[in-house]
Amino acid sequence: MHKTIIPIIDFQQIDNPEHQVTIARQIYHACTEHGFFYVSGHDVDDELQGELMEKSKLFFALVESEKLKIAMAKGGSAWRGFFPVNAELTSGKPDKKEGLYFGTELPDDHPKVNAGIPLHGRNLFPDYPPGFDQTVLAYVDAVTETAQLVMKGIALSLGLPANYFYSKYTSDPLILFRIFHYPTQAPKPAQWGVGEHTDYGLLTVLLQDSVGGLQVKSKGEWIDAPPIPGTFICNIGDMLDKMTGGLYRSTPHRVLNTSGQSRLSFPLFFDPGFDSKIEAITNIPDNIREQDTSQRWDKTNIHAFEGTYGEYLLQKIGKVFPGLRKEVL
Ligand SMILES: O=C(O)CCC(=O)C(=O)O
Ligand SMILES: [Fe+2]
Repeated sequence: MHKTIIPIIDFQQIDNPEHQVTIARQIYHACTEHGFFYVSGHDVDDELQGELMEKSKLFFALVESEKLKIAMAKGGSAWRGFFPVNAELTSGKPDKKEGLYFGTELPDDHPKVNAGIPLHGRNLFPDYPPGFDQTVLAYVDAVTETAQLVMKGIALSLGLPANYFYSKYTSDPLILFRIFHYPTQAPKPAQWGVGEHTDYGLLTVLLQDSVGGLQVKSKGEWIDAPPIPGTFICNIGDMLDKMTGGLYRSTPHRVLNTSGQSRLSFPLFFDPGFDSKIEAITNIPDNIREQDTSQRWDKTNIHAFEGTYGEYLLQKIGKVFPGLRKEVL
């Protein structure tokens, strides 16, 4: 097993009052120190994870023209489908990765789809490999449950009622699920798989294969966040940073794959509902930490932002896919 200073937190007993205080303390420590932690003791089936990895491998091994049959431009404002290597500019420069964008599956006659709300709609699933759609949807459901559980722990860690986030933001969460394939590359000159960034929402739950390459900027130092079998990596996003006045910082991270192998990763973004207005948590003193605008990768002040999560997200993703934004948003 790889060594890392990012803590592993066992969530098995999160609903057991005898263990809640200890787990909540571990979460508080991890979120104030690193903004990242590993989650063990979750209920997501190993076999389902294995199936997801196998099917993803088969999809990315297709020739590009096959993959482009479900190009993101065809997903319209639902923002779903395949994007090729160099198409996404996370930190202003093209990323050395290709990927698939999925989300909550909503039929065309769903009120939010009818109303034309961006990021809501049907998924674009490939024909090959068969059954990829069922696997993705089952995985999204299972990890969404895990994310609800982790958010419960985060609420307790802040001295809030367990259902705080659920009742205010996540009874109908915005779920974006992505599958990334980082191709092999020569070690020099290496290109970032994903440039430095923070995640936009509440909580990211990441599954990665055994290759590694994720790096996290903890207290100014870049450290590795290697895969640990049986766990997910969780990190907090900009909205939780904003709600907590910077007590729980959304931590910069990036990916460099110089392993000589190709890498797969599976981030699920568990975010407030699109129309949620993000409010400060009242039991946390204001300005608990200094503002970090000048040090932030995007030079923005998330604490000054006012509006809904949807508004925040749209301006962010518009920047990372500039061409597509003009075409479909
Ligand atoms: O691929 C990874 O390990 C991380 C991806 C990531 O940071 C993101 O999609 O926000
Ligand atoms: Fe990220």
